[in-house]
Amino acid sequence: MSTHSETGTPLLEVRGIEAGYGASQVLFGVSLTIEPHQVVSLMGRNGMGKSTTIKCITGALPVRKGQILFEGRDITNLPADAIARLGIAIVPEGRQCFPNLTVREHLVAFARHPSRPPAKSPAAALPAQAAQAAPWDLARIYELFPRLKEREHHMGNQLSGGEQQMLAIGRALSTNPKLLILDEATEGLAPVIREEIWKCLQQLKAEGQTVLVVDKYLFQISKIAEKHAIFEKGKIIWNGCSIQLEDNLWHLQ
Ligand SMILES: Nc1ncnc2c1ncn2[C@@H]1O[C@H](COP(=O)(O)OP(=O)(O)OP(=O)(O)O)[C@@H](O)[C@H]1O
Repeated sequence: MSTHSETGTPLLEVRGIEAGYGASQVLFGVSLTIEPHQVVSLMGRNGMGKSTTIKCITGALPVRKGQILFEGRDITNLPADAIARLGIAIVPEGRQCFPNLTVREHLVAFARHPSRPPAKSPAAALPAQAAQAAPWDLARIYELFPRLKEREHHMGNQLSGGEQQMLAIGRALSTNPKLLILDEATEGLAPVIREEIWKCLQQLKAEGQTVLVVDKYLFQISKIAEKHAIFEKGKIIWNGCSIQLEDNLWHLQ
């Protein structure tokens, strides 16, 4: 059977979406394409529409106009649980770990086997490691974040902010998503923990995981993501690759 990377279908296509809250319109025709195995970042100041776009993709907020396709299939306004089952997992802003579940319970309660083996792309398109990436099970998640193994029996509310973020990422990975979305990946974390999260993103990228990430640290994220979209007032005003972004960073500070 051919995979999407072989057929050239983008993993995610957001086509001119509009959305808002009550009477206030927030998105004004946002379009975005993510190819399989790409790491893409959304950038822009607070309140510009990044989280709102993510909410539309994950089914948490209705799309008023436009379309969202996942693996070529129209998922616009499907219920959030149906979208999650198709293979989109989110690490939400604020982590949202459950105070009364242990670390281990978080990582097994939502676990799902991959719906099909990891996509095999032409060798040149992927790092060598990626083709053999094993499914995310408890052992692999503990290998990625040894600290979660140490805290295995701690409750969600006994964890530091950094541990909660690791847990939120681990929980999302336990569903073996085709697309992993991180909203505010390193917000409010200590510098050493931020580094750990970026290292984790590098590893996921090396394994061929497709990622959409929001992070304020432009310089670091330009080293991880290969494609970037900058939001302003509910629109994408610029998009390009990391080299183009670095050339333009002084505009964005
Ligand atoms: N639940 C809500 N109800 C009403 N307005 C909202 C809601 N959530 C966000 N907004 C408004 O929508 C606009 C876009 O917010 P959004 O959260 O998408 O921005 P953002 O680019 O992700 O920035 P941030 O880093 O602040 O989350 C802002 O004006 C915000 O105040």
